[in-house]
Amino acid sequence: MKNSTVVVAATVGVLAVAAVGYAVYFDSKRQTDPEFKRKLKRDRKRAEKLAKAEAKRLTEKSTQDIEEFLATATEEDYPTSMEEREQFCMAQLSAGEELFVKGPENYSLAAICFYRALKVYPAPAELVMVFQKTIPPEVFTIVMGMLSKDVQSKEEKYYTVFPPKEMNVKVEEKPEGMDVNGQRVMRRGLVATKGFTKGEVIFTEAPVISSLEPSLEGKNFCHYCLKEMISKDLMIPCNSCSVVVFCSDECRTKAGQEFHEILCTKNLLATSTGASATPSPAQALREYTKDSRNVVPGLLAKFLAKMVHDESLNSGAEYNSFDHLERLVYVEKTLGPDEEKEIELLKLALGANIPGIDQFITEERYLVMKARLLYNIYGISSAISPSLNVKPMPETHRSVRDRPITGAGLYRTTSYLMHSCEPNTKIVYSGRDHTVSLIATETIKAGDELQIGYIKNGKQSTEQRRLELFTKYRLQCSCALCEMTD
Ligand SMILES: C[S@@+](CC[C@H](N)C(=O)[O-])C[C@H]1O[C@@H](n2cnc3c(N)ncnc32)[C@H](O)[C@@H]1O
Repeated sequence: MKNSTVVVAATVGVLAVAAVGYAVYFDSKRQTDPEFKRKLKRDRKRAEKLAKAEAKRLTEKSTQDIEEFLATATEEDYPTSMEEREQFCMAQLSAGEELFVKGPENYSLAAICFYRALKVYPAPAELVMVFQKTIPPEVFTIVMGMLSKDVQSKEEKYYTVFPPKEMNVKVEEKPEGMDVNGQRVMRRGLVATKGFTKGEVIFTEAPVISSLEPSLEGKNFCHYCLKEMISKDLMIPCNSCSVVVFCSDECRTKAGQEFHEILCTKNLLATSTGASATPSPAQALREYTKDSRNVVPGLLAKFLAKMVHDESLNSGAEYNSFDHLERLVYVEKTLGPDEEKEIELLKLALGANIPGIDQFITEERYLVMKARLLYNIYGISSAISPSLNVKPMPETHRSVRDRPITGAGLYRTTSYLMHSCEPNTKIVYSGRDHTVSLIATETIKAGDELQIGYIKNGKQSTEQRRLELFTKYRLQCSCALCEMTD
C-alpha cells in the first residue's frame, strides 16, 4: 500500500507544477494573443460590474435594515435595571458576533446588535474602542454611522422637546443683523405659547444647580434650596460636617444624593477619628469659595457631581444637565492663575469619588463651562427680610434688584430670556427659595417674545443703559427702546 503522505505530497507537487505551467501559458497568451487579451478584459469588466452591483445591493440592504430599525426603535426597547442591562448587552454582543461571521449579507443586522449593546453599556466610548479592534471594519463603519445619526437627531430634536410644554414658552431663533464677517447672527429668546394677563405666572423653574452666597453658608440658610430659616430650631445639620445646614430632611437627603455626599468636608468625622488637621480637598474648595467670594467653582463642582448622579439613575431622560449647559451662549474666557487654581481644586475635590473626572476637566472644558455659568447664572433672592445685609456677588448681576442676593443658580429655561429696556416680564422668588417664577408685567399674547430687564429700569439715558449693559454683559442692546432712540 502506498503511503498516503506521499500521495498527498505528490498530488500537491503535481498541482503545483500544473499551476506553474498554466501561469506560464497564461502569461505568454496575454502578451501575444489579441483575442485572448480582449476576452480577459471583458471578463475583468464583467467581474468588476458584478462586484459593484453586489456592493450596491449590500449597501442598499444595509441602509434599508438600519432605516427600518431606527424608525421603530424607541428608548423603551432598552431595559432600565442594571442587571437587565448587563444581560441585554451580553446577548446583543454575542448575537452580533454570530451574525457577522455569517458574512456581508448579515453585517447590517450585526451592526444593529452592536449599536443596541452600546446603548446600554455604561462606558460606550470604551466599547467603541473594543469594536474598532474586534469587529470587521465594514460593520464598525455601520455602527459609527448609526451613532452619528443618533447625535444628529438628538441635536435637531432638542428644541422640540425643550422647554417642556407645561412651561408655556418655546425657544425661538431670530435674526439679529450681521457680524463683522458679513455672516448672519442669530439669537435665541423665549416666546409665549399662550396669552397671559398682567401679574400672571408664566412658569416656575427649579435650578439645575444653586449655591448660597458663601458668607451665608452654615448660617440660617438651607444649603440645598437656599431658604432662610427664622429659628435655630428649624435647622437640620449635616451628620458629617459643621459647614452646612438644611431646612428639611428632604433637602438634606436630596443634597446628599445629588452632590453633598461627594463635596461634604466631613470635618466632624475627621475630628471624631482624630484625623490629620490638613484640610480635605472639599474643605480647600470651600475655603477658596469663601475667600474669593466666587461661587462659580463650587457651582461647577456641584454641577458635575449632580451630572454623575443623574446618569447613575438611568432615568431614560433623553437630555442630561450637560446637554442643557452646552447649548448656552457665553463670552470666551482665557486661562489665568484663578482658573488654574480652580481646576486643581475641582480635580482634587471630585477626583476621589468620580473616576475619570481628572481627564474630563481639561483647561479648555473648564474655561467653557465657567464662561457659560458666568454668562447665564441668576442671582437668587431667598431672604425673608428685604434689608438683609449681604454684599452683592460680582457674578450675579442678573437678578431681582430690589432684594438682597443670597445665592446664585443656573436655570435651563430662564437662561434663554433676552433683555429689554422695556421688559414685559419680571422674575421673582416668591417661595423664598431657589425656585424662580416668571411673571407677566403686562398683557402678553401667544407668540409674543418675553423679555426681562437685566439692569434696573430707572431713568438712565440710552447711553447710560448701553454702558451698563456692555460693562456687565458685553451686550449691545437691540431692544425696541434702544433701536428707537438710536
Ligand atoms: C443669557 S443669554 C440669553 C439667550 C441668548 N440670546 C441665546 O441665544 O441663547 C444673553 C445673551 O443674549 C443676547 N441678548 C440678550 N438680550 C439682548 C438684547 N436686548 N440685545 C442684544 N442682545 C441680547 C446677548 O448676546 C446676551 O449676551
